[in-house]
Amino acid sequence: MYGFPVAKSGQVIGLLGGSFDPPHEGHVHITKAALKRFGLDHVWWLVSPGNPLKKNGPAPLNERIQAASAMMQHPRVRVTGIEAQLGTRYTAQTLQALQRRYPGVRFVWLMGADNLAQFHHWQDWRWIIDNVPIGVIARPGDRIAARLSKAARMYAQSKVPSTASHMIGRLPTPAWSFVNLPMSNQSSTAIRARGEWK
Ligand SMILES: Nc1ncnc2c1ncn2[C@@H]1O[C@H](COP(=O)(O)OP(=O)(O)OP(=O)(O)O)[C@@H](O)[C@H]1O
Ligand SMILES: O=C(O)c1ccc[n+]([C@@H]2O[C@H](COP(=O)([O-])O)[C@@H](O)[C@H]2O)c1
Repeated sequence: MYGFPVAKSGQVIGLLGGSFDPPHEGHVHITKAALKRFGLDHVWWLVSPGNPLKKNGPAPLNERIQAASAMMQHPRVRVTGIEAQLGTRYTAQTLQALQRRYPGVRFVWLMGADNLAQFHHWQDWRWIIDNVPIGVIARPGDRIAARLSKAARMYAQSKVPSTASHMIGRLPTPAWSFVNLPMSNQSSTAIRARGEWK
């Protein structure tokens, strides 16, 4: 349905993985901010076949990709179903596969503060932070939990100040940065609870 995006050696590509069940303006807002604040050439949305930590399955992948493509229209952003194409489910596997497939491309993993708070539960999370720069974006209600999280504490020495966040893709790993933006309180859970999605 969707081919693999093209990327040139030396480019810095941000990856925003998510269920996008449904996609919302918060995703658009953080993507545009990430392009600027993390010095990215492009962002790829990785619409996930299903979050390994969530019990309930999301809406069908093609419906989420369609909704995401309609919502995220920007010349430097691509909506993809790469994880389904690669057959990967865990982020560490996806990143390893992408690094093999795109030698010379620098990937930056993007996530909201809620995911930094949970990050130490992810499969091979230390491999991820040791090998891929991470850009974290503030989210209402999650900034403190993120700052106090196991990953933030263990990797405190590798934190790049937000004034240098635009360099993150070019720094040696481990490197992660937390940026504060005007925050969006949009969430897929709230949209589903209002009955505005499948
Ligand atoms: N309003 C927001 N502010 C900052 N980050 C966000 C926001 N909404 C989503 N994100 C981030 O975008 C990524 C994908 O999010 P996801 O598709 O899970 O949406 P969600 O709104 O968090 O969904 P759910 O409510 O079902 O958990 C995650 O890293 C998440 O932290
Ligand atoms: O790899 C893992 O163990 C892992 C655990 C939880 C979440 N993730 C990824 O984090 C991204 C955000 O997930 P979600 O469900 O909050 O949209 C998405 O790309 C998931 O695949 C990955």
